[in-house]
Amino acid sequence: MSDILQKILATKREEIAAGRAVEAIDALHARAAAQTPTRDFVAALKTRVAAKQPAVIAEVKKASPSKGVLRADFRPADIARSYEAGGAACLSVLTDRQYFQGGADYLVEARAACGLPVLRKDFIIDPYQVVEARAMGADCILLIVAAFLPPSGEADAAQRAQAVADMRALESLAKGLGMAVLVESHDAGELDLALQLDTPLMGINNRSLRTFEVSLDFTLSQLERIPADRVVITESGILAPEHVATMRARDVHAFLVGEAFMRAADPGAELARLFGTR
Ligand SMILES: O=P(O)(O)OC[C@@H](O)[C@@H](O)c1c[nH]c2ccccc12
Repeated sequence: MSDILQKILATKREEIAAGRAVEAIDALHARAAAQTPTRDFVAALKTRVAAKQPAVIAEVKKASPSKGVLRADFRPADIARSYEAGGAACLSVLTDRQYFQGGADYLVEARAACGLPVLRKDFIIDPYQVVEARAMGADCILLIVAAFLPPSGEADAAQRAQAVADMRALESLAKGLGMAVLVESHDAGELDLALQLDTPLMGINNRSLRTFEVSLDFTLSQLERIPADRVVITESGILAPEHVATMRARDVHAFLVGEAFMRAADPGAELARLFGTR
């Protein structure tokens, strides 16, 4: 089976090199410093989770490698306004072009159209992308643990320590720029590394980035290993009210949802229907 994550990461390395050739990181830093202040992504989730209310990160995603085009009529500003009206806590905007048909301009448009904190959803492996995220206006970045491990996913102690060191460096850069960090794991081995970051935001992806298999059990099986001071965010494959109910019964109140909303005529109305937020 061809590994989509490795293919995407190869593209990212090309994009980073091309980006550096066009704009040096110092210039990017200057643009980041001139941006409007960040919106508090962590607080937006935590206040809802503490009250046991649904904290939904609503995703702005035109297409994906596993599902193809999800939404042909794709207007990020309209979608952002709809999500805010539907009770979303935060937005997630895909900025990857090649595999998700996203873009930086979509993040800019979506954020300008609402008051919600925004996650730059991309495959971040390099400081350049972190600074670039803030220069776009992002309030949070995603770090995918699997992107820092060898392609096989099997890592020895030194490789695991290196992955943590690399993620911590990007985390502290993001924090220095005022951004939050969402760290994504998919299994127990990855979660162990995610827990070595400072961020409270522990995303568990129900979709394997290697096989595309989706199962809510990926989240459920990790819950007892996550300390109470972290916020568990269940990601992917939340499509129906019973999926939401399963999670909430286990005290998981934070969700990252894309497809279910993108396929609906009115994404925010679908959010309110699934989560009872309106
Ligand atoms: O569309 P879904 O199944 O609701 O999933 C949303 C989100 O979890 C998914 O887009 C995602 C989770 N982690 C990622 C990493 C990269 C790209 C995409 C993702």
